[in-house]
Amino acid sequence: MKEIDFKKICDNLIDAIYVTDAEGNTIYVNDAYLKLGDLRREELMGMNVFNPDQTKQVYTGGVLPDVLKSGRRCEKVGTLKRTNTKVHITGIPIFDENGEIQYAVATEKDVARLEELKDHLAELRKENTQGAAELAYLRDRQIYDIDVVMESACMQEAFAVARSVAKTDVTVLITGESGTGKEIIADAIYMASERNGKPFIKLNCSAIPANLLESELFGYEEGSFTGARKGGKAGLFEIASGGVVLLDEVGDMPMDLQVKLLRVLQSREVTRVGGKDPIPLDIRLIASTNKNLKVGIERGTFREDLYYRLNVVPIDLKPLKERQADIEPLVETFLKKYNTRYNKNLIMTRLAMAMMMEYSWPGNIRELKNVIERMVVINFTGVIDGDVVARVLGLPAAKVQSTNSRHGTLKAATESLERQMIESALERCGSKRKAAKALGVDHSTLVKKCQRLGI
Ligand SMILES: Nc1ncnc2c1ncn2[C@@H]1O[C@H](COP(=O)(O)OP(=O)(O)OP(=O)(O)O)[C@@H](O)[C@H]1O
Repeated sequence: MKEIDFKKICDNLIDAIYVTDAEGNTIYVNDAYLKLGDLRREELMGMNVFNPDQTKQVYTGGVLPDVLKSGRRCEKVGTLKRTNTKVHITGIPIFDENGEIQYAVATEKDVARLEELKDHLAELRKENTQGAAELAYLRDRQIYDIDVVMESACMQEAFAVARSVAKTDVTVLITGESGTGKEIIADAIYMASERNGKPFIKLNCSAIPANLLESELFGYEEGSFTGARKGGKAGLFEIASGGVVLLDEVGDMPMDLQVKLLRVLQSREVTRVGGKDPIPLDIRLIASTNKNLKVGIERGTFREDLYYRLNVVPIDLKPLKERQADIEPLVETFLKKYNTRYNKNLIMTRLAMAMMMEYSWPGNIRELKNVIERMVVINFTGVIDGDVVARVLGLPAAKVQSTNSRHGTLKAATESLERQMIESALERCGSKRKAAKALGVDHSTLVKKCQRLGI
């Protein structure tokens, strides 16, 4: 077998190596050591590590005397004098077959390099945290995946428009009642756009006092008003550079600011409050509102010119009551979500689902989501039935009973009610005998009614 050239290997290592014999006489240093300390081999060969007069010119903080004395591994931080290089030193003894120390070996790493590695590690950790945050965000929203329900034709159309404009930079105006999913559409546009990964800043125009909104959006220069921060401050348009800004509740923007926003959109430049130099704007704007902006124009609370600037591609979301096809899948999606979150396994009766379908949902999907969460949290019977729904939705008992029975003949209404109550009791009780008892009828009566109603 070919002999291995260990000296060559050691001379090519990145870490520095320093070897002495049992008496502490230097017998080998590798090239990395010489390079790190700007030394020549001849200077070191034969130097004794116990002799401070010899070593102090070369290094401080050596570990090998301790290794040779104790016969144990030692670690220290020392300095190579000529280059003033801080090194992390690990020294170990190597024993002969009689258990006597034969060599002492020190390996040395440049501390600056270790610091670099530490910084690199910190960077990686930071990236990892950012990645985890992004993942959590994606998991939470699950755009286009399991969580976003779009059964109804109008929601499918809204998402199709969102997808088709995502790759462009055109301004989109999303309208719809509160809780209809405007933000979800804005998210979908951002996610599918080339700007995904760049800043996505959402500003609720109605949540910020009018006098602060301007400096929030456009930023300000130092000394431009009392209380202005030293050095000034970048506005959201600047911060979002390269990314997307969602102006939520744009219908609530004060008129004077609407003029300024219009100017910014026309010139594609923004000037900080109190500043002179315009800053080029590189953002994609999405605006959303639950107000009817046309009515705002008529009333003089919204500028018509700004409306046309924003309304390049309109996406109007219908209220949930007009999207019947979405209700059942939304209920199922949220039920699954909250069953998992609260470690439950609730089911919903058909009567309960029918009541959910008939309810008007003034708070739209947000209300439906909250209602399901509440029902899951407060329910310990394992079943969400009509009673639970009535209680949570605050429906009067009469309303529960009249579900689906406002039109048609009395006979049909009676049958419909009978069916709902029997189905609910069967689901709740698990057997016809128990259901009959719960409904206050004989078992045989219930059996006959089930046959007649085809249950
Ligand atoms: N199609 C959908 N599928 C699943 N969840 C949805 C859907 N649309 C909306 N939601 C959920 O409903 C809630 C309200 O949605 P969102 O915040 O997008 O409404 P919004 O119209 O922006 O409301 P607001 O006008 O009050 O800001 C959110 O929790 C959102 O995740």
